[in-house]
Amino acid sequence: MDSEKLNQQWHTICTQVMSYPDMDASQVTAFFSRLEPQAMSDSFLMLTADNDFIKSWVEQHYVEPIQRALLDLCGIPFTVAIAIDPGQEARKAAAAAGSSPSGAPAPAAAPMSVPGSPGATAPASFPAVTPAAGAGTPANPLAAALSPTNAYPAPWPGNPPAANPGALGNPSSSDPAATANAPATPTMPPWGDAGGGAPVNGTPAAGAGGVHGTEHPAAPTADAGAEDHYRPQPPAGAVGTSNPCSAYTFSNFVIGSSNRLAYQMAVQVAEQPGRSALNPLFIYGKSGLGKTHLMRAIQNYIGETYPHLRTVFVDADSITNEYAEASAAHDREKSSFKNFKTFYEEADVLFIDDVQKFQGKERTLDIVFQLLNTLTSRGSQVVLSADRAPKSIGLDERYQSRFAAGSPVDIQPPDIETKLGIVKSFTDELCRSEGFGHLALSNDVQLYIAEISGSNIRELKSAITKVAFYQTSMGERGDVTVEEVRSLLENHFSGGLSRTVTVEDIQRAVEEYYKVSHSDLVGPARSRTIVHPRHIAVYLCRQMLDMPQGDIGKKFNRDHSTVIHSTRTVEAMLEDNMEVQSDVERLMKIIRES
Ligand SMILES: Nc1ncnc2c1ncn2[C@@H]1O[C@H](COP(=O)(O)OP(=O)(O)OP(=O)(O)O)[C@@H](O)[C@H]1O
Repeated sequence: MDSEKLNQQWHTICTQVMSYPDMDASQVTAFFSRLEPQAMSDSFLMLTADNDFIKSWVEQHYVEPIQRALLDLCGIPFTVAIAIDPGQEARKAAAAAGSSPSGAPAPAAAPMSVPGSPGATAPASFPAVTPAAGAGTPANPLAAALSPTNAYPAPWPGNPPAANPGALGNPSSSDPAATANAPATPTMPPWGDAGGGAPVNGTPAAGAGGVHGTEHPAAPTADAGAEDHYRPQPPAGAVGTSNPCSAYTFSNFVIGSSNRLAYQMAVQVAEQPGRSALNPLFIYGKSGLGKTHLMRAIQNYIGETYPHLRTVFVDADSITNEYAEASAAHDREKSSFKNFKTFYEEADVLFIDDVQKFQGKERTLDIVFQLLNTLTSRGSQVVLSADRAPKSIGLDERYQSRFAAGSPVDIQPPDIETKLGIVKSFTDELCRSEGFGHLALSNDVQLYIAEISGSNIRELKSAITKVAFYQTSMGERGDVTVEEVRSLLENHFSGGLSRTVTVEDIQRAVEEYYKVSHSDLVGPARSRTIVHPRHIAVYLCRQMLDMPQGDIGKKFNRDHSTVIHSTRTVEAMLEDNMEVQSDVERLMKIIRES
């Protein structure tokens, strides 16, 4: 189910829950705004919560009404599972930073639109929960746990808690999960020594010597006297260096051939921020392959190992919005822009996620470009991520070369061993975090989940969660079988179950579609009528299968460079050729349904 449909379904469920007379609409609104739907299928709904407190509260008070709503709406009983998503707060904060007016504390962003209280004529967004009026402290622990200000773990420089009456303190104090998940000093094996697919527990030597950068960075100057000063909001997920906010660490990152180089470079940067040639470190790859995980792992490692260094984590949208706010206020209030610049320039390590979103934003690019120059020339580390290589982002050449200066590294879709490693390690993690005790998924089931999943590890993890909850709900009835997992996950992966598709299936479909013979498709012929279908077939293999490029090449009697060339050729055509777009869509449908 795509996320738009899922959000609509969740919206309907929320409406239904609020329609029950025993429900307090404002309470429901407050708590449900801290949930996000992750997956829904025939009898299963999976949600994630900001933190452990919200999870427990919702489990105790709202799972039953949600189940009642699902029964009323769908006519069948549902299992409702809630997990904790450590990245949720940061994403909400990013959205909040993007929409908050200048100078106002950013409210927690609503993850989706939900109905207002009963009687409201039109659906409203979930209102952010406001702290007790006029109070610097929450009225009760519940308010503290729900407070949107909890999204920001560290005080914003130049905007200390005392100057911010809404601040309710550090979320980690009310978030046992965050504390429990704080990374132990990560460990790693010797270079290249990580077995394919196995979780890694080794330690980078911390003795990196002195690190360039400010030992005790001064807070940027903020003119506390003027009330309408531009006060940039803390960037999404910005953390104080000694206050890691994420459970993403090197030790729970599973290494395989698809991500080993990226992992090794990330460790190198974490060990010696600003001191290696990897500056900026640019990590790219498709969605859900672990880019943010690696960036957060670097940040957490630095927070543990070099607590005097100040790290700043922000995504491209947030910094764009902050810059727009700062520059808009610039004429009126000169300190606005200065505060914005100073905040970033004083970072010892700056992380910018999703830099492809800078495309077309020339003014922001310009300021980011200056910022990168300032930071890297001073010896501060910069880490960037994107969903594609710098040269494919469509940027001016000087930006491209700035981004690519520290040898960009990609993460490829995981192979089967890596996926199996993730199934095993994430099952163990769930046992610990969800208190499942010993959760034994048979080897067949584990392998089956790894085989049918696509390349998106986020989807793989939610599939494991679903199976794990199903197995625990079975109680004495025995272990979940491969057959049960098959029907449980039938509609789970956005690309369908990938096990059924092979290179041969794709070749057959393309041959029939374009009326070319198999010997021509995989043979030496170079006429356009053969080369085009060949490019398309290779492209489809890259899109639909988790196979290394070299292996795909072999199936076409070619090497990996042909695979790269064919993929790029089709990607370029897809940008403006509607006929090719529709051919590719139809072929994917034919192949999936064959
Ligand atoms: N190698 C890995 N080992 C363990 N977990 C992983 C690995 N790669 C990704 N994940 C998990 O998959 C999920 C998605 O990862 P992440 O958010 O880092 O992806 P991303 O590449 O940044 O995606 P996007 O571009 O959509 O933001 C996270 O839960 C992350 O922990």
